[in-house]
Amino acid sequence: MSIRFEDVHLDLGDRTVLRGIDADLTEQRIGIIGANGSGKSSLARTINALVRPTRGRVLLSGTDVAQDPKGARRAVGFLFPDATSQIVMPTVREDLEFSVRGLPRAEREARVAAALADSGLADHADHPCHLLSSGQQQQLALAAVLLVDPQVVVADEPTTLLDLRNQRAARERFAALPQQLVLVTHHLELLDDFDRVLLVDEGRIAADGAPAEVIAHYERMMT
Ligand SMILES: Nc1ncnc2c1ncn2[C@@H]1O[C@H](COP(=O)(O)OP(=O)(O)OP(=O)(O)O)[C@@H](O)[C@H]1O
Repeated sequence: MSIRFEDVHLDLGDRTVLRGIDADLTEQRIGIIGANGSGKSSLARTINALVRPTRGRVLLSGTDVAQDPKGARRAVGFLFPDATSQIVMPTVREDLEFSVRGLPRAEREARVAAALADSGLADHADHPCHLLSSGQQQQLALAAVLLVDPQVVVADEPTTLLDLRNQRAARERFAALPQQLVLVTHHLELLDDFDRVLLVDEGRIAADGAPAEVIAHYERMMT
């Protein structure tokens, strides 16, 4: 799908966070990088109307997310840096069931069973979510997001809390996603084989292109 930013500005309180973002993202694998506080998360959050631009528009395949925020939330699965912030039910199974609560029982159960198997959490189905490791919690959050069949997954620093082994596992899971993926990250090695990387600096796009070239620009900027 096309994720199009048209002159997106964002003021939060007395801070100007985004200062005129223009981009049309159609690639399958898109990275967003930049310094702390540069506006990456805020930009990512405009994609599913979690944050509304003060000026400008965000269009998903031509539809303004402000006109159809519910549609945007269906189309865009969002992963937060801390998976616990999006786990809402006491056990793994219940949390997955919550994602598909509107569906008929048989379909709900079939989907949850498939999600448990795909995410490797079948052995933990009836365990309390808070006892899962950070890596497992992240798997659960991703599984819950995927249960609603989003067209795009936007992941905001999903590997920040993970150890090296879980970072690698997460990288493989993200690589295997059939969905379009927008990944905000400080783990630049995750972006090696991405199609496109945006560098955000003080609310503007400072570089936009192939990973190697944009990462080199970022490294020069940070020295
Ligand atoms: N609700 C808010 N009210 C006021 N300012 C905010 C709010 N949310 C974010 N900000 C500010 O907006 C700026 C951009 O924040 P954002 O989280 O988008 O940056 P980021 O590039 O994702 O940073 P990081 O790499 O540290 O996660 C920061 O200066 C932050 O303090």
